[in-house]
Amino acid sequence: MNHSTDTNSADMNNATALAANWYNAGALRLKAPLTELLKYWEKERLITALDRHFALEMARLHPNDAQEPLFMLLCALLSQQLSAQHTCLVLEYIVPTNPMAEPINRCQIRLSLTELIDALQHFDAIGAPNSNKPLIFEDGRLYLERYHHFETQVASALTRLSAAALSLTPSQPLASDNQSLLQLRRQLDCLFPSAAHTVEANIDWQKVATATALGNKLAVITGGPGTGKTTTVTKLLLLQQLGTPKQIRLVAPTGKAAARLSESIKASKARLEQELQQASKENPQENQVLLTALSRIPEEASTLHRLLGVIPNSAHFRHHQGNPLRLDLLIVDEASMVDLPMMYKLLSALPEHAGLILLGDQDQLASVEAGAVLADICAGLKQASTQHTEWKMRYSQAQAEQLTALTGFNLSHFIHSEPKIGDSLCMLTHSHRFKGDAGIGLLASAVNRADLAGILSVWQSGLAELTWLEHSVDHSQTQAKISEPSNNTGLKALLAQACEQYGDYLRLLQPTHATPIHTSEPFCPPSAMEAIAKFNQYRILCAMRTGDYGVEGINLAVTKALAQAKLIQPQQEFYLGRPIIIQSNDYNLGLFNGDIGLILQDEERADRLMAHFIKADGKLLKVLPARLPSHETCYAMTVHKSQGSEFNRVALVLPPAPSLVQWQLLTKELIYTAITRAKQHFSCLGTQQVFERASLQATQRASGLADRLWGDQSLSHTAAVNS
Ligand SMILES: Nc1ncnc2c1ncn2[C@@H]1O[C@H](COP(=O)(O)OP(=O)(O)OP(=O)(O)O)[C@@H](O)[C@H]1O
Repeated sequence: MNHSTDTNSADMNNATALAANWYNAGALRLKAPLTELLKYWEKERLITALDRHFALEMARLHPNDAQEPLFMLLCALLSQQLSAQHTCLVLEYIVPTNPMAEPINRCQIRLSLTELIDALQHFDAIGAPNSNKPLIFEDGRLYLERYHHFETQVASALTRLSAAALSLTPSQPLASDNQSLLQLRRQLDCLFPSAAHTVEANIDWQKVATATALGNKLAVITGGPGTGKTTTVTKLLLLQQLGTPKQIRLVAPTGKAAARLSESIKASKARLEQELQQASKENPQENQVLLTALSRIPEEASTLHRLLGVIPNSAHFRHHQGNPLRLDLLIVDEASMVDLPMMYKLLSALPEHAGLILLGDQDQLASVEAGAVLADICAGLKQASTQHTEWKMRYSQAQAEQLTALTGFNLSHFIHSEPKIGDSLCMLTHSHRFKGDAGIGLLASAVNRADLAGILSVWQSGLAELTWLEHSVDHSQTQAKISEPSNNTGLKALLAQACEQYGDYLRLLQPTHATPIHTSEPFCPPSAMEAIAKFNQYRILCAMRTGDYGVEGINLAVTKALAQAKLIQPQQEFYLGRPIIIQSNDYNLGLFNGDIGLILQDEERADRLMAHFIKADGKLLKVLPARLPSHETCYAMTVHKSQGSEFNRVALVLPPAPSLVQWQLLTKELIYTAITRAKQHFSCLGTQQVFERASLQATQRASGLADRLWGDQSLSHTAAVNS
């Protein structure tokens, strides 16, 4: 932001020289003509070039509207909101605050909200829903027509699915057949013996979630890491596979997440098989039936893109409303990563009779693209009255009764007059992975609750699972400031940790390190699978991309430190052991944005190095380095790119002095997502102030989806961020 300040000031001085006083441009008061201001805002990075060009293009296409600078301002702001992953522009948030959030006010809207809404009616390009106008205004929100269409269609598809019963057999909805209901109750009791440690407040929510998915076409099962989403889904798929086998597909938004889903399902099936075999002695016949159904659960997961059928160089998929998917039940894991346009495409391609189960963690970072679909679906369960975020299920009377009949739990406390989509939701809150007093779980939960005292107390407890690395402060100046990277002892500690952790992986690849000096055994390099598994033990995650403490700076620093420790020889671009992350899609090679690979010796030809990747189906893919699509080194990656992955040890890097723009990225969801990627150890390089402030800043994405799904009950996710 700073590098262009001088030019900007000069430009702005020119602009203000032209108009030292405020312009009165109808609904606006401006310090310079709006076209000048748009250029200035672009240079100041308050809007992008795309935002400015969108405003200019809209003005060109709608010359009548262009007479009023307010129209162009609204277009630029709408485009800015879309670039920031909001699905619309909430007018309430631009009146009367300065919409550009710049330090010095150069543009004022001179209308009240009511007057602004009234002014909108006079623009040719803006219309009501179904008006066939490029911009749609509804309920205080301005949309691009396309996004309004996505949102309304997603809302009506989810509402329709939620209200529909899933037939166990084509002709019999669940509740209509007492005998099948009783049989299901027995089977559920058998799968969920309700040991004391699995239930919260005397309700085993995993069992309730399973019953929900058995009765409804839509089930949304959410919960943090280790709360038993996969365990639950395996049990419910088992029940679905009793009788006539169903066509079940497992998908996730990224290849990495799909591979992990596949692994989790395999592990969960193995655990359940063992449990059922042990229990077989008591009820051999029934358990044999369950074991047979268990074996019919598919293990292979694919990406959403693969499921829908990518058409190279096209935004369209092979499967859509006119050519629906061939399946009976679709399981989508990591649903928080699914953006609004993708959810629209997925729902459009779902066949009429099929069921949909969304799994995910509503507290994680929202999708990289527009919308926060999973958070919007869950929004109505948020309890507004409590200081920290708490959730409470909301069921219709009929749903509560059906779930009680199936599970035996009394759910009357959760009956709500208008639960809408609530009948399809189930939240799992008890983590079986993190012990109650373990550091990672405690820290994740305190951050999630935005509980500052809790966060501080967890860090101060000196728990073995957590390590705090503080950016050091340089006191030699008149004013103390964060040390330069070369003198930052916190950064040095992080680099030492990286050398130790990545050293375990890199030493495996080198004969000098791997083979004891006195042995005559030839060096046998690890298999690519072993090397990848070792590399995946540890990862550095950065909040930012750029700067000394962003992905770029940290990758450079780690590369230098590893070279100094003689663990790598980075003189060549593709050196042995270099980890890379793909930055664009290459459909021919089967490599996609976010795929991570390692440069390793080719097992078939020891004289050459190849990039090795594990694909979603668990198979190895080898690519000649020269053929790789755009990529970068990946000792450090962004928290965003780490979604759907887990590592034994994670180190998070926060910038010591974030700029205004960087603060917008530093949210509670980002910190929570980073912490919950760690299974055994989490460290953080940061300052207490940045960690705490980020933990208090919840992501808010402007969207009308929560309101459409929940009506007036929706209390969140309708706010635009202009902080
Ligand atoms: N009801 C339960 N009682 C005891 N252990 C459980 C229970 N449910 C799950 N677990 C255990 O907790 C661990 C995590 O379960 P699972 O993988 O199903 O969680 P998850 O929510 O899918 O996790 P993630 O989000 O990380 O994929 C597993 O080891 C599983 O055996």
